[in-house]
Amino acid sequence: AEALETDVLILGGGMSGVSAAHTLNSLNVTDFLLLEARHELGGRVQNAKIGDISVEFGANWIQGLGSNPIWLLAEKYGVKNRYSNWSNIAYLSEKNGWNDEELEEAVTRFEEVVFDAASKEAGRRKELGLADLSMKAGLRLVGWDAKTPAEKAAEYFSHDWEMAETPLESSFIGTIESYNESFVESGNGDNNIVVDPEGYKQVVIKHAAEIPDFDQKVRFNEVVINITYSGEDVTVSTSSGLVVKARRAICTFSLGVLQHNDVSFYPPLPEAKRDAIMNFHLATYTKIFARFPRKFWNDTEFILYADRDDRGHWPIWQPLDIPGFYPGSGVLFATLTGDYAYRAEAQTDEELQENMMEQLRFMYGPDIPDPIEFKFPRWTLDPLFRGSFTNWGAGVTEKQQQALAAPVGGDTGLRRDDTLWFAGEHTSRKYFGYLHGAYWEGRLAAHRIADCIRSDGCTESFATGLVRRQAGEMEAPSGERRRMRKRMWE
Ligand SMILES: Cc1cc2nc3c(=O)[nH]c(=O)nc-3n(C[C@H](O)[C@H](O)[C@H](O)COP(=O)(O)OP(=O)(O)OC[C@H]3O[C@@H](n4cnc5c(N)ncnc54)[C@H](O)[C@@H]3O)c2cc1C
Repeated sequence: AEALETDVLILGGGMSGVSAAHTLNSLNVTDFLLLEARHELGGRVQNAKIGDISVEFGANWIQGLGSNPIWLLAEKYGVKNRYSNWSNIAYLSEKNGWNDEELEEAVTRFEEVVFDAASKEAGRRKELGLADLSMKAGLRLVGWDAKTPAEKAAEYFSHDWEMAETPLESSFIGTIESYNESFVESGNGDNNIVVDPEGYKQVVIKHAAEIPDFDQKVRFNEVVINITYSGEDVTVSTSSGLVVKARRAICTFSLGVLQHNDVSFYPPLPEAKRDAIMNFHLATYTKIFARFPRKFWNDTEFILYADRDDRGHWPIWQPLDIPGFYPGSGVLFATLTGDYAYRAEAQTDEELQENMMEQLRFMYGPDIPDPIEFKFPRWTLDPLFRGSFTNWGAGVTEKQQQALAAPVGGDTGLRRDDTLWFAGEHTSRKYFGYLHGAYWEGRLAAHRIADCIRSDGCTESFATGLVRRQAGEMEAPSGERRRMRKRMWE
């Protein structure tokens, strides 16, 4: 078996691992190694070919623009993206000749009235230290209790389609905060969607390429199976027999990987950390792509469908064969979440295609053609991910969030002797679920480790404090907080 030694071992080559590597290098910590199970970088940023266009199986949008670091990286590396118009929607249901004005009205009401009222209520509860609730309860408190098919579809579009779980499963404060922080605070509330032939993953790959000699600092196709840690060091072994010993390690594996015990930890992780891992939710958001010989759909960026009695049944479609995207491609995709996504993943491609065609023929008539190509990722069944992204579940506490992100190894309760660190979208206080969350968490862990390398007591440097604020780990200073509260909650 091959044995290696390094100062800092980075586990996982997604956005978080690469951002940690890039940051270590910029802080002159150059003795590091990154292990990745796949043959390339990117993690949950993955694309595939359908016909001759590239589609994104995982992350697709850049949220909020403005100060979102992913937006800055995409611009820097020339990763092609364009404005995504979330109000360019066709509203479909059986009612009214497939043009449901009631659905449009419900979407507008939810976005313009209900969400604002919910934001204020969540903010008030947070300020007063009142208990968190489920999003469902929070919505009820402000007078929204989805009853009609239109209201259910509107609620799905604004909530489930973003968090990948139902309002009943989601935290009230967590949802509102994540939305406001990710979309509003970092920019203007808009999103861009990546339409690059080389894929969104180029943001990660090109970021890594800026690190000198990176190809000598990465090992692909290495599946980590065990992580043994102490107050002195961390030893990691992989399924190929590789053993790496490091003074410190950063584990960026997804929450799902941690929940499924795909990697064994020795000693077992502390109880508070295990509780937190199990209590957070790894949601599933499944995109299903089909290429048709001709297009038969609406010329809008989104098609929202309100089913008569089944909330979540093929609710959202995105045509790519529209002007400004990929005209002539014949590509359309649907998104399913939660139980609908789990069911889809459990079906064969043929079964799911049949279900999809049944729905499309219901909406567009019996004469539409079958697809020439049909593809979708099974995120939950993939042992390297076990789902798509983290959702702050109802009943998850702030303390658990801290435990999820905390390093382990030491026995003094100070950072000084901790050896095993955690980063990834799931450890982000406010940007969980997003690429910018993964990015900031990687940077933050790298900064903290550099502080420990530099000073015996891991004294926090000015730069680390700054990253901590950018990463949303701590509240902004009170003046700024007041201004933010005014915008978001008052
Ligand atoms: C369907 C979908 C849609 C999304 N949409 C958006 C979006 O529009 N905008 C947005 O900002 N975010 C979106 N996200 C979330 C975003 O993709 C993630 O937040 C981000 O990519 C997570 O990065 P990470 O580094 O934390 O984790 P990962 O990308 O999961 O990186 C962890 C790495 O560890 C590797 N690994 C796992 N287990 C092992 C092992 N045992 N041994 C070795 N290596 C291992 C994995 O292969 C992976 O490369 C979406 C995600 C999905 C799945």
